[in-house]
Amino acid sequence: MQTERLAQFSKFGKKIICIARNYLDHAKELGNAVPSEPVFFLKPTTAYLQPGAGAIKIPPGCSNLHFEVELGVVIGKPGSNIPESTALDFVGGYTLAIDMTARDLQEKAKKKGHPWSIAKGFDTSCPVGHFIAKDVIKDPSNVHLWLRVNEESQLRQDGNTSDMIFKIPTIISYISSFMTLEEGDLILTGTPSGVGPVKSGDVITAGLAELAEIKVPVE
Ligand SMILES: O=C(O)/C=C/C(=O)CC(=O)C(=O)O
Ligand SMILES: [Mg+2]
Repeated sequence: MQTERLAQFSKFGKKIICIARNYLDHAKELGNAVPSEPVFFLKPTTAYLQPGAGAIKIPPGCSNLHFEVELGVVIGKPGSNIPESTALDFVGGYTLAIDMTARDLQEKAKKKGHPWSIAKGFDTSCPVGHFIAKDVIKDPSNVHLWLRVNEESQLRQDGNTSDMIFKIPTIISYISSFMTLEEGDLILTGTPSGVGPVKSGDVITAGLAELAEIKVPVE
């Protein structure tokens, strides 16, 4: 895969696959059971908000919009039924992502047993950073993830991928046993604890250690 194609993963990728409840403290803060196997859902690629491409738009009917900072894994080559032992060979690189969530719409959907598509998949619900080449992150299972709102001195999210319940090889292997992974697909690997609301006029700054930082306003 050409580096320049990977660098534009969002133009070529067909799927954004998101892992849910992958950090113990986050599952607990939302009162969810700890999953015994990975739980995932999809966002459409129209959810992407590229770096510097504008603001997060609050979807209609939402009055509790949450941020969730996450490590994104960009798939570098197609595969299905990928064994855990070779799963990392399918990683093309990484990115920083925020899984914006209309928490009130999600709660409403959960109560009715409906899918989370609106709560998780609205336009601008997936702000991302630039592509990070695979060799820049030597150990993706030990990366600092952080998020700040406005100029607050206290970070709202301050986690590490070492706390993931299901690690990247398990996630790739599990997803690919159901759906073929394609070049440029993006997997969001779940969020650590500290998720919370933002309102119109706030600015979210999020980072992956010192490797990536994005600043996104909320419209
Ligand atoms: O189960 C819930 O109430 C909420 C789950 C999420 O929003 C899951 C995630 O997107 C995540 O854990 O990152
Ligand atoms: Mg999430």
